[in-house]
Amino acid sequence: MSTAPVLHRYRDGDALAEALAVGVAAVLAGAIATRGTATLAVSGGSTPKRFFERLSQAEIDWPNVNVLLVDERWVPATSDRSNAALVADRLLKNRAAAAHFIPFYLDAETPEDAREDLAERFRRLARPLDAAVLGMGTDGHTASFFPGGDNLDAAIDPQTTEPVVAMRAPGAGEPRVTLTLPMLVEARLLAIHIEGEEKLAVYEKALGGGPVEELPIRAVLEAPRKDPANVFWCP
Ligand SMILES: O=C(O)[C@H](O)[C@@H](O)[C@H](O)[C@H](O)COP(=O)(O)O
Repeated sequence: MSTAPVLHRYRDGDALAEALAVGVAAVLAGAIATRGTATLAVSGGSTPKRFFERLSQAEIDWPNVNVLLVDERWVPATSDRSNAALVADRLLKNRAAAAHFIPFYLDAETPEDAREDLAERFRRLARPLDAAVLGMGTDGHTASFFPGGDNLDAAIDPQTTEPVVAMRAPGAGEPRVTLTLPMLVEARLLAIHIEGEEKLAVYEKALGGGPVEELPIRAVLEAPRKDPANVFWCP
């Protein structure tokens, strides 16, 4: 099993977005050609906007693509903190408007109130995901695997059969829900999209080893995989 991630460096955000979108689109097209459908999990936050814009124009069979988030803040889609709103605005347009989006947020006070419904919704997904694109915070979180997260152990348990867990953490803002580690690291294409020198330094520190609780992205970087994860970086 090859596990060390491969780092791809790009001159700027546009070049990175182009390369990542071309790579993801090829994987989705391949999945549709061989299995009839494709499933893509993407991250929220500020980094993926250019990638989303570029991917939305890809000439693939979008009606056969399922799109979901790797994590969500527990806010309705009307909130400007909603990752679903970001995806609707930046990705599910142009050709990608025809994709099928599977949201996390349900009209419930807390993610715990929605636990059964969420588990059912995400258990129905075909596994493994065809592509998962992760981001990373400068605190070393990815998806909602936050340092100090109240459910971090459950979320990064390599043996968990739960597809989704709730998460609260000091650096997370509102409560969140996240796909669990196995869902992410078993993806056929696993990409990590980071921009800027500060995130590169955090990534390199994470790669150097140490407690997963300190930099939870280590759980992803250290997970055994047949094909290595791909890190897409630009200054
Ligand atoms: O909901 C979210 O915020 C994310 O999915 C999260 O895990 C994100 O990928 C990182 O926080 C990086 O965020 P930035 O791109 O904003 O730095």
